[in-house]
Amino acid sequence: MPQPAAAENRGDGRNIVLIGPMGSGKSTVGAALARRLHRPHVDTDQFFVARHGPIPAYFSLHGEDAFRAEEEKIVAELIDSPRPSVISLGGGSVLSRRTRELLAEQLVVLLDLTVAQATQRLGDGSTRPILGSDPVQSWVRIYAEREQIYRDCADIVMSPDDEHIAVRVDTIVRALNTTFRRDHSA
Ligand SMILES: Nc1ncnc2c1ncn2[C@@H]1O[C@H](COP(=O)(O)OP(=O)(O)OP(=O)(O)O)[C@@H](O)[C@H]1O
Ligand SMILES: O=C(O)C1=C[C@@H](O)[C@@H](O)[C@H](O)C1
Ligand SMILES: [Mg+2]
Repeated sequence: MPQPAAAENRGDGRNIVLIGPMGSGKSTVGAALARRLHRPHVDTDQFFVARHGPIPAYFSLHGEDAFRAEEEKIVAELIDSPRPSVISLGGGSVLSRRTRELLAEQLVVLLDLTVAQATQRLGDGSTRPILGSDPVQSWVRIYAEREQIYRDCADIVMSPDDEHIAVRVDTIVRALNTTFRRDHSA
Protein backbone atom coordinates (compact mmCIF):
# COMPACT_ATOMS: atom_id res chain seq x y z
CA MET A 1 0.00 0.00 0.00
CA PRO A 2 1.47 3.46 -0.83
CA GLN A 3 2.75 5.33 2.22
CA PRO A 4 1.23 8.74 2.94
CA ALA A 5 3.64 11.59 2.23
CA ALA A 6 5.61 12.80 5.24
CA ALA A 7 4.62 16.35 4.34
CA GLU A 8 1.02 15.20 4.84
CA ASN A 9 1.23 13.15 8.01
CA ARG A 10 4.09 14.91 9.81
CA GLY A 11 2.91 18.48 9.60
CA ASP A 12 4.86 20.62 12.04
CA GLY A 13 2.58 23.65 11.89
CA ARG A 14 4.41 25.31 9.02
CA ASN A 15 2.55 26.35 5.91
CA ILE A 16 3.94 25.27 2.56
CA VAL A 17 4.38 28.50 0.61
CA LEU A 18 4.97 28.64 -3.14
CA ILE A 19 6.92 31.61 -4.45
CA GLY A 20 8.35 32.48 -7.85
CA PRO A 21 8.06 34.67 -10.90
CA MET A 22 4.87 35.31 -12.83
CA GLY A 23 3.79 32.22 -14.74
CA SER A 24 5.87 29.78 -12.69
CA GLY A 25 2.76 27.84 -11.70
CA LYS A 26 2.26 28.97 -8.09
CA SER A 27 -1.53 29.06 -8.45
CA THR A 28 -1.95 25.96 -10.62
CA VAL A 29 0.62 23.76 -8.90
CA GLY A 30 -0.39 25.08 -5.46
CA ALA A 31 -3.98 23.91 -5.92
CA ALA A 32 -2.86 20.45 -7.08
CA LEU A 33 -0.28 20.15 -4.28
CA ALA A 34 -2.88 21.04 -1.65
CA ARG A 35 -5.23 18.36 -2.98
CA ARG A 36 -2.40 15.83 -2.84
CA LEU A 37 -1.45 16.75 0.74
CA HIS A 38 -5.08 17.14 1.95
CA ARG A 39 -4.36 20.67 3.02
CA PRO A 40 -6.41 23.81 2.34
CA HIS A 41 -5.17 25.91 -0.58
CA VAL A 42 -5.16 29.68 -0.56
CA ASP A 43 -3.86 32.04 -3.21
CA THR A 44 -3.00 35.57 -2.16
CA ASP A 45 -3.92 37.02 -5.58
CA GLN A 46 -7.32 35.33 -5.51
CA PHE A 47 -7.86 36.54 -1.95
CA PHE A 48 -6.91 40.05 -3.06
CA VAL A 49 -9.41 39.93 -5.93
CA ALA A 50 -12.18 38.66 -3.63
CA ARG A 51 -11.52 41.56 -1.26
CA HIS A 52 -10.64 44.43 -3.63
CA GLY A 53 -11.70 43.42 -7.16
CA PRO A 54 -9.47 42.83 -10.19
CA ILE A 55 -5.75 43.58 -9.74
CA PRO A 56 -5.33 45.63 -12.99
CA ALA A 57 -8.17 47.96 -11.95
CA TYR A 58 -6.72 48.30 -8.45
CA PHE A 59 -3.31 49.18 -9.90
CA SER A 60 -4.86 51.85 -12.17
CA LEU A 61 -6.89 53.42 -9.38
CA HIS A 62 -4.53 53.18 -6.40
CA GLY A 63 -1.05 52.41 -7.75
CA GLU A 64 1.49 49.73 -6.96
CA ASP A 65 2.44 50.95 -3.46
CA ALA A 66 -1.17 50.64 -2.28
CA PHE A 67 -1.38 47.19 -3.87
CA ARG A 68 1.81 46.07 -2.07
CA ALA A 69 0.51 47.35 1.28
CA GLU A 70 -2.76 45.40 0.91
CA GLU A 71 -0.91 42.35 -0.41
CA GLU A 72 1.39 42.38 2.65
CA LYS A 73 -1.63 42.40 4.99
CA ILE A 74 -3.28 39.53 3.11
CA VAL A 75 -0.12 37.41 3.16
CA ALA A 76 0.20 37.92 6.93
CA GLU A 77 -3.47 36.96 7.48
CA LEU A 78 -3.19 33.82 5.38
CA ILE A 79 0.09 32.70 6.93
CA ASP A 80 -1.58 33.10 10.33
CA SER A 81 -4.28 30.57 9.37
CA PRO A 82 -5.09 28.02 12.11
CA ARG A 83 -4.64 25.06 9.69
CA PRO A 84 -1.31 24.53 7.95
CA SER A 85 -2.10 25.25 4.33
CA VAL A 86 -0.55 25.44 0.90
CA ILE A 87 -0.26 29.14 0.10
CA SER A 88 0.43 30.46 -3.42
CA LEU A 89 1.90 33.93 -3.19
CA GLY A 90 1.60 36.72 -5.73
CA GLY A 91 4.82 37.02 -7.71
CA GLY A 92 5.95 40.26 -6.05
CA SER A 93 5.00 39.44 -2.43
CA VAL A 94 8.62 38.72 -1.51
CA LEU A 95 9.44 42.41 -2.06
CA SER A 96 8.00 43.08 1.41
CA ARG A 97 10.48 42.80 4.28
CA ARG A 98 7.64 41.85 6.68
CA THR A 99 6.59 39.05 4.32
CA ARG A 100 10.17 37.79 4.08
CA GLU A 101 10.37 37.68 7.89
CA LEU A 102 7.16 35.61 8.00
CA LEU A 103 8.46 33.31 5.25
CA ALA A 104 11.50 32.48 7.35
CA GLU A 105 9.14 30.48 9.63
CA GLN A 106 7.40 28.59 6.77
CA LEU A 107 8.42 25.86 4.36
CA VAL A 108 9.06 27.81 1.16
CA VAL A 109 9.21 26.31 -2.32
CA LEU A 110 10.52 28.39 -5.22
CA LEU A 111 9.12 27.44 -8.64
CA ASP A 112 11.59 28.53 -11.28
CA LEU A 113 10.96 28.77 -15.02
CA THR A 114 12.77 29.72 -18.18
CA VAL A 115 12.13 32.74 -20.39
CA ALA A 116 10.80 30.37 -23.08
CA GLN A 117 8.25 28.90 -20.65
CA ALA A 118 7.28 32.38 -19.43
CA THR A 119 6.77 33.49 -23.04
CA GLN A 120 4.39 30.57 -23.62
CA ARG A 121 2.49 30.98 -20.37
CA LEU A 122 2.01 34.73 -19.96
CA GLY A 123 -0.21 35.32 -22.98
CA ASP A 124 -0.74 39.05 -23.55
CA GLY A 125 0.00 39.72 -19.87
CA SER A 126 -3.26 41.64 -19.49
CA THR A 127 -4.09 40.13 -16.10
CA ARG A 128 -0.67 41.13 -14.73
CA PRO A 129 -0.49 44.94 -14.80
CA ILE A 130 3.16 45.07 -13.77
CA LEU A 131 4.10 43.59 -17.17
CA GLY A 132 2.90 46.58 -19.20
CA SER A 133 2.85 46.56 -23.01
CA ASP A 134 5.88 44.30 -23.58
CA PRO A 135 5.22 41.35 -21.24
CA VAL A 136 8.27 39.22 -22.05
CA GLN A 137 10.80 42.07 -21.86
CA SER A 138 9.27 43.22 -18.56
CA TRP A 139 9.21 39.67 -17.21
CA VAL A 140 12.94 39.25 -17.94
CA ARG A 141 13.82 42.55 -16.23
CA ILE A 142 11.64 41.84 -13.17
CA TYR A 143 12.99 38.30 -12.89
CA ALA A 144 16.59 39.62 -12.87
CA GLU A 145 15.69 42.15 -10.17
CA ARG A 146 14.04 39.54 -7.96
CA GLU A 147 15.92 36.31 -8.57
CA GLN A 148 18.23 36.61 -5.57
CA ILE A 149 15.36 37.57 -3.26
CA TYR A 150 13.42 34.47 -4.33
CA ARG A 151 16.45 32.25 -3.76
CA ASP A 152 17.18 33.76 -0.35
CA CYS A 153 13.60 33.03 0.80
CA ALA A 154 13.46 29.44 -0.49
CA ASP A 155 13.99 26.19 1.42
CA ILE A 156 13.49 24.22 -1.81
CA VAL A 157 14.24 25.39 -5.35
CA MET A 158 12.38 23.55 -8.13
CA SER A 159 14.30 23.89 -11.39
CA PRO A 160 12.38 24.75 -14.52
CA ASP A 161 11.00 21.81 -16.47
CA ASP A 162 8.13 20.92 -18.72
CA GLU A 163 6.63 18.24 -16.52
CA HIS A 164 2.94 17.63 -16.47
CA ILE A 165 1.50 19.38 -13.42
CA ALA A 166 0.79 16.05 -11.63
CA VAL A 167 4.43 15.01 -12.14
CA ARG A 168 5.58 18.41 -10.91
CA VAL A 169 3.52 17.82 -7.76
CA ASP A 170 5.16 14.39 -7.23
CA THR A 171 8.61 15.98 -7.50
CA ILE A 172 7.69 18.71 -5.01
CA VAL A 173 6.26 16.18 -2.53
CA ARG A 174 9.51 14.19 -2.68
CA ALA A 175 11.56 17.33 -2.05
CA LEU A 176 9.25 18.34 0.82
CA ASN A 177 9.58 14.91 2.41
CA THR A 178 13.37 15.10 2.24
CA THR A 179 13.29 18.55 3.84
CA PHE A 180 10.85 17.40 6.57
CA ARG A 181 13.10 14.44 7.42
CA ARG A 182 16.18 16.67 7.48
CA ASP A 183 14.50 19.27 9.71
CA HIS A 184 13.14 16.66 12.14
CA SER A 185 16.01 14.24 12.34
CA ALA A 186 17.53 13.99 15.83
N1 LIG B 1 4.37 22.68 -14.93
C1 LIG B 1 3.60 23.31 -15.85
N2 LIG B 1 3.58 22.86 -17.12
C2 LIG B 1 2.83 23.48 -18.04
N3 LIG B 1 2.06 24.57 -17.81
C3 LIG B 1 2.04 25.06 -16.60
C4 LIG B 1 2.81 24.46 -15.54
N4 LIG B 1 2.60 25.19 -14.41
C5 LIG B 1 1.76 26.18 -14.77
N5 LIG B 1 1.41 26.10 -16.06
C6 LIG B 1 0.52 27.02 -16.81
O1 LIG B 1 1.14 28.31 -16.81
C7 LIG B 1 0.16 29.32 -16.65
C8 LIG B 1 0.55 30.19 -15.49
O2 LIG B 1 0.46 29.43 -14.29
P1 LIG B 1 -0.01 30.10 -12.92
O3 LIG B 1 -1.11 31.09 -13.14
O4 LIG B 1 -0.26 28.97 -11.97
O5 LIG B 1 1.31 30.91 -12.52
P2 LIG B 1 1.55 31.84 -11.27
O6 LIG B 1 2.92 31.53 -10.80
O7 LIG B 1 0.45 31.69 -10.28
O8 LIG B 1 1.56 33.32 -11.89
P3 LIG B 1 1.22 34.74 -11.16
O9 LIG B 1 2.44 35.17 -10.39
O10 LIG B 1 0.97 35.69 -12.27
O11 LIG B 1 0.04 34.53 -10.26
C9 LIG B 1 -1.19 28.62 -16.47
O12 LIG B 1 -1.84 28.64 -17.72
C10 LIG B 1 -0.81 27.20 -16.10
O13 LIG B 1 -1.77 26.26 -16.51
O1 LIG C 1 5.04 39.81 -9.85
C1 LIG C 1 4.23 40.71 -9.52
O2 LIG C 1 4.61 41.83 -9.11
C2 LIG C 1 2.78 40.42 -9.57
C3 LIG C 1 2.39 39.11 -9.76
C4 LIG C 1 0.98 38.69 -9.70
O3 LIG C 1 0.93 37.42 -9.03
C5 LIG C 1 0.09 39.71 -9.02
O4 LIG C 1 0.28 39.69 -7.61
C6 LIG C 1 0.35 41.10 -9.54
O5 LIG C 1 -0.02 41.11 -10.89
C7 LIG C 1 1.83 41.53 -9.37
MG1 LIG D 1 -0.88 33.00 -9.43
